[in-house]
Amino acid sequence: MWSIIDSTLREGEQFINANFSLPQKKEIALMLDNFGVDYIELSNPASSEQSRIDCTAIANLGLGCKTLTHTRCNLEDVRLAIDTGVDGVDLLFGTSKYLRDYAHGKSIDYIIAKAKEVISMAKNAGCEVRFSCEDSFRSDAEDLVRVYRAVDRVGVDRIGIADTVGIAHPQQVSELVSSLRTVVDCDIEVHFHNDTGCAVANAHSAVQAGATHVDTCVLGIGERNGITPLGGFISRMYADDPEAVKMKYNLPMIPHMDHYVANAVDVQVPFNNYLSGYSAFSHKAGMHLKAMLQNSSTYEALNPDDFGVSRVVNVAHRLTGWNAVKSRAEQLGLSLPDQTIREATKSIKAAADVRHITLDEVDLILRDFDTRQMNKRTDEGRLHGSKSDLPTATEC
Ligand SMILES: CC(=O)SCCNC(=O)CCNC(=O)[C@H](O)C(C)(C)COP(=O)(O)OP(=O)(O)OC[C@H]1O[C@@H](n2cnc3c(N)ncnc32)[C@H](O)[C@@H]1OP(=O)(O)O
Ligand SMILES: O=C(O)CCC(=O)C(=O)O
Ligand SMILES: [Zn+2]
Repeated sequence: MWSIIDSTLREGEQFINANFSLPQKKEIALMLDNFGVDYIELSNPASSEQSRIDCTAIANLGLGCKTLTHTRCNLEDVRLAIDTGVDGVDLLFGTSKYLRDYAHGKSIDYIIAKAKEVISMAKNAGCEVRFSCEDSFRSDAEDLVRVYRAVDRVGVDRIGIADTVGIAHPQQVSELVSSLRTVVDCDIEVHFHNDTGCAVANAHSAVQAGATHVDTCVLGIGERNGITPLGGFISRMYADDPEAVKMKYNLPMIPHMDHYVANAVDVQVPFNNYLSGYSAFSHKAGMHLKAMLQNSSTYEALNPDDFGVSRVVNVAHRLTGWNAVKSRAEQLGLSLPDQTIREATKSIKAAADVRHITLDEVDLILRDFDTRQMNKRTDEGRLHGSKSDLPTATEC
């Protein structure tokens, strides 16, 4: 099964609002560990003194998962990384023309030679090592093969394929991952930015094509509009195989982490967020509600119970239907004939056509119909000479 490398404490720290304190980093690391991620990636300790202190503290927390730090491909960064006590280093070098021209000015030959030197040093120090070609999807395919083949031969544990600017689509991902699968023997990690909305689909496509490790962030935070969100990726993989995903991961942690991180970086959880958004498990249309009442899977690919969240059913609007209204009446303990429920539904729709109505108003309409129903029965009883034992509206 694929593994998750959560990068909330590295890529996520590159999100515009992120400025995690050490206690927040520890809390996030503990939550991710409790959820069951395989790896946590931490910011480069070369970034600042506090980054080094934080990296050391998280690496020594005694987590069940492995810790990694993300460094440039040079000996100085890697030495500093090793000293923090992390389990591994994630090295990268930009291979696209943009990055070769504007980020570091190095040739592919230089990149290969440097990568071999740095990987050998880190492996000799007992580190797990990954090497990525940054901006893979704008890099020359032949260059990618040359670099990845060279690092695989020198004993890297994983290669990384990075869609740094979020330009790739699932078919390109599938083609690149499958072709690199035939080039290297080591594991393949993937990293997708979400600029064009493909980050979850690309991660899924990569796994189907043979990728073994997927980078995620809680809520998808990261540079610009971020990367593959942990909740979105898990939802996608759960839809394929719920039992396997439930077995490996503590799913109710996801909404919990989404809210914690949203608060830490001072944003709202988006209304349509996977699993934890305000409307993620809400149901409204009458046709949906009728079917949902019999089997919730009719309109739900994901079972909210598995993620520790509640389904919300809304009957107070003009798109409601008599089956949903009947269900609400039953919740209120009212036993109304179907014809009466249909009439009440019309009243609800008429009211909703002129203003926003609440569930309390739906309940009032239903109780009113119920009262009228009782009065009608009482009147019929009187007409036939036997008094109903039900109270009339005026007696109440
Ligand atoms: C796509 C991504 O998200 S990549 C990861 C991005 N992460 C970060 O940048 C971590 C935070 N960064 C930092 O704190 C700083 O940029 C540091 C500490 C890494 C470097 O800071 P500085 O030494 O001041 O350099 P600066 O950031 O201006 O420029 C980057 C330097 O790294 C070099 N560089 C860029 N990519 C690489 C690489 N993959 N491997 C080795 N060196 C690289 C550049 O050539 C440049 O070197 P220069 O000093 O000769 O100009
Ligand atoms: O190291 C990697 O694989 C990814 C680096 C990164 O954040 C990116 O390229 O967007
Ligand atoms: Zn990134």
